[in-house]
Amino acid sequence: MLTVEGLRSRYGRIEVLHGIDLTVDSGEIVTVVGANGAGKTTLLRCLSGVQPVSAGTITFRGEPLTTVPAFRRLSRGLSQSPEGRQIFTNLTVEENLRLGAFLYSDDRVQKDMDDAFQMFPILREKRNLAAGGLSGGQQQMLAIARALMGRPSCLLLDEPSMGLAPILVQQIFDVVKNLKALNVTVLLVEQNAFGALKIADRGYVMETGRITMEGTAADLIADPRIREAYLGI
Ligand SMILES: Nc1ncnc2c1ncn2[C@@H]1O[C@H](COP(=O)(O)OP(=O)(O)OP(=O)(O)O)[C@@H](O)[C@H]1O
Repeated sequence: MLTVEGLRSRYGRIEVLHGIDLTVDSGEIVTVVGANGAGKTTLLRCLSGVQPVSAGTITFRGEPLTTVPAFRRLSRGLSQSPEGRQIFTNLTVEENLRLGAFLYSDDRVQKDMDDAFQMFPILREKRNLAAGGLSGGQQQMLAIARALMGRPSCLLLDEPSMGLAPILVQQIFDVVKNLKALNVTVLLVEQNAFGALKIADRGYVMETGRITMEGTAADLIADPRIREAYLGI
């Protein structure tokens, strides 16, 4: 579904992605794990089109995506839930969800919003409240629900567990795992390697702008190098 080949990206003169190769097949949950500053967010920003690519190609559902402008990528089926959630705190929960569905007609939005509320009942309860009043975990649910309102075939998730209490982290990972049932393919970027690998089918390890390991999630969890460097075991 998504193929990245030789992807390079830079901030000014400093290159931070040095030739990334990865694939995500339809229906998979694939995770990219790595330490703070490895380049995970930059990779997702290249995929959603808000960060320039200096070399390499991105192919999505068999078509070239590398030069497609960001605003057209959602209609191609690619949606991102950004790092730090980036919800609109002064708008209500419902208004935030509507913004995620700006491509679609009212009837469809209503149905998708009902689906979102079924998935996250707490958002229904708080639908008319300002999103800034939600807890961190609820804001993360809203960010994911908003991204789903665009009906993506592939969802890019940037560190959904960041800053959440451990019990909420597990809840969010469960939500991501359940996206499989909705036929949404997921590329999940995480510093929480163990949590991410536990729900993923496959994983990549990123270090200073390069993929240094890849494999099934089960193999990566079992690998002594990963256990020592990322799982603290
Ligand atoms: N706007 C920017 N301008 C210059 N350098 C940047 C910018 N954003 C990120 N970088 C640098 O690019 C490198 C990769 O950063 P990136 O945010 O992609 O890493 P990350 O793995 O997502 O880390 P984090 O977990 O903190 O989000 C880092 O060295 C970072 O300092």
